[in-house]
Amino acid sequence: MSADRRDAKGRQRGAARARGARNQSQQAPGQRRRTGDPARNAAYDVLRQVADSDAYANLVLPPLLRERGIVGRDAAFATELAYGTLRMLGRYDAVLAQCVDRPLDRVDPAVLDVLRLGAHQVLGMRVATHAAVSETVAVTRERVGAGPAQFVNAVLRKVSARPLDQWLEVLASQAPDGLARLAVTQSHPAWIARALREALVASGRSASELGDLLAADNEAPRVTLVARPGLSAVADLNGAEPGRWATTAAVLQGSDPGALEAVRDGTAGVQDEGSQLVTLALAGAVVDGPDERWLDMCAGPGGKAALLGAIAAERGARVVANESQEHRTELVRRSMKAVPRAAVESIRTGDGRDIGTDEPAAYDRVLLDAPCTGLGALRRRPESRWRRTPSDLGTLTALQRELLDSALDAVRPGGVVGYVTCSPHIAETQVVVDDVLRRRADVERLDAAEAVRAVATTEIPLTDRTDVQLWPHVHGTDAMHLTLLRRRA
Ligand SMILES: C[S@@+](CC[C@H](N)C(=O)[O-])C[C@H]1O[C@@H](n2cnc3c(N)ncnc32)[C@H](O)[C@@H]1O
Repeated sequence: MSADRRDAKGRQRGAARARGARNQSQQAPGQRRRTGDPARNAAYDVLRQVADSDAYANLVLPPLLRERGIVGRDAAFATELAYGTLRMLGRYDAVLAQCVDRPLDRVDPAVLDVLRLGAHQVLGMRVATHAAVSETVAVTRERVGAGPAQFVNAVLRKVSARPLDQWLEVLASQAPDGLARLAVTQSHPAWIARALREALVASGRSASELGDLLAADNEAPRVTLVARPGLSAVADLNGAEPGRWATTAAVLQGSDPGALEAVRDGTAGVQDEGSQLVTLALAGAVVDGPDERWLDMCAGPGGKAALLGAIAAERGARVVANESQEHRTELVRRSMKAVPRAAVESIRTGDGRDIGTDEPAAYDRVLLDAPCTGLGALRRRPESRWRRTPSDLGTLTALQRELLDSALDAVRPGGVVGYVTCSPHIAETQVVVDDVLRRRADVERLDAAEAVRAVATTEIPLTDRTDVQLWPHVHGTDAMHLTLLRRRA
């Protein structure tokens, strides 16, 4: 979260003065702008679209900033305001509930969103209180109407009466138990906090790490790049530093990967380092016999398919990239555009569940990066923790089982399947794998931890299990899971 002190327009104070900007908060109230500033209006519009249209903030905000010509520090301010507010919504709602004289579900949703934006400026961004309040009131007037402006002003004054640490003490003192305390103060739904605690323990770690994990989910991740082997090199990615674990990974210092030619031409891409590690580990696992034909069963949008394709090109293998949704197959095509043609057998649309029957024992390596709840990538998708429900698990885990069975049928005896999720929820990881293996005598587990260690550039902390669970608070990656399985020869 930004630690800069910012002025009313969200610019760093010194920088604003240097540009000669007028400080709105120094004007007499009657002269104050009655309209919101562009950055705050943009953040407000994102929150409304997320609430009303089930939009994804990280898909809505960038084009909105472009259309409105919001750039530089104002764009950074709008981004932190929108994403930070969405991530910390649970915490802010708990604070607001103490400051509003009725249940929050009886507050107009548009007004509640402005209050959340105000709370994030005051408690999460260290914007000066008078600026945060008056500018948020201006957004209210412009976007919601003059009526609620006074209400917003009064509530935000109450919010700003205590600093964040005092509010957290209040919230913690009201929580019924330790789990609820961490959930509310670290802004996670209780069911997700519980599932993450269970996953930590099941993966061989301690439940006491939960606070660190939830805090890591609340940090905006830095942009990680992949230098696709044989196509580009980490050293050529100007302005990026080598990653922590994967030979292919680089961490961008700025925030605009599109400024790099290698990213534009597809020889490099944006990809979490955990995604790179599990892909490299699958590519490095030992197969018995030929190693020529690889399948990425659920490839969209194509990050792992492009990495696999680049490795396949170096080894004389070729990849089939399959995806069930046509528009996502198109994303795979774009992502793989720099992969040499000889290494790409096809990029196609189809149901992965059919491949095991339609093409039995046809592949030497299969990546099944299964559709999942994404609970391992909460830091990347600001609103997703509030949108997911436990009922999503039933449908997804049934699909994951069917896809894993199909992947195991599609790989030839002696070949290897990598089962990957960007969720650590054990219902999607260990339980799926255990269930499928219980029914099949033709599959053995490989040591995925060993495979990850073999591709890591430095000693990587993993627990004493054969499957691998990465964690944001330990590895700085998304919470990716990898199980490696071999079809018995
Ligand atoms: C976790 S994402 C894969 C991410 C991808 N491997 C990457 O690195 O860019 C899962 C993908 O599976 C696709 N999918 C869902 N059901 C599928 C099915 N039955 N067959 C094939 N793909 C499916 C989704 O559309 C989604 O694009």
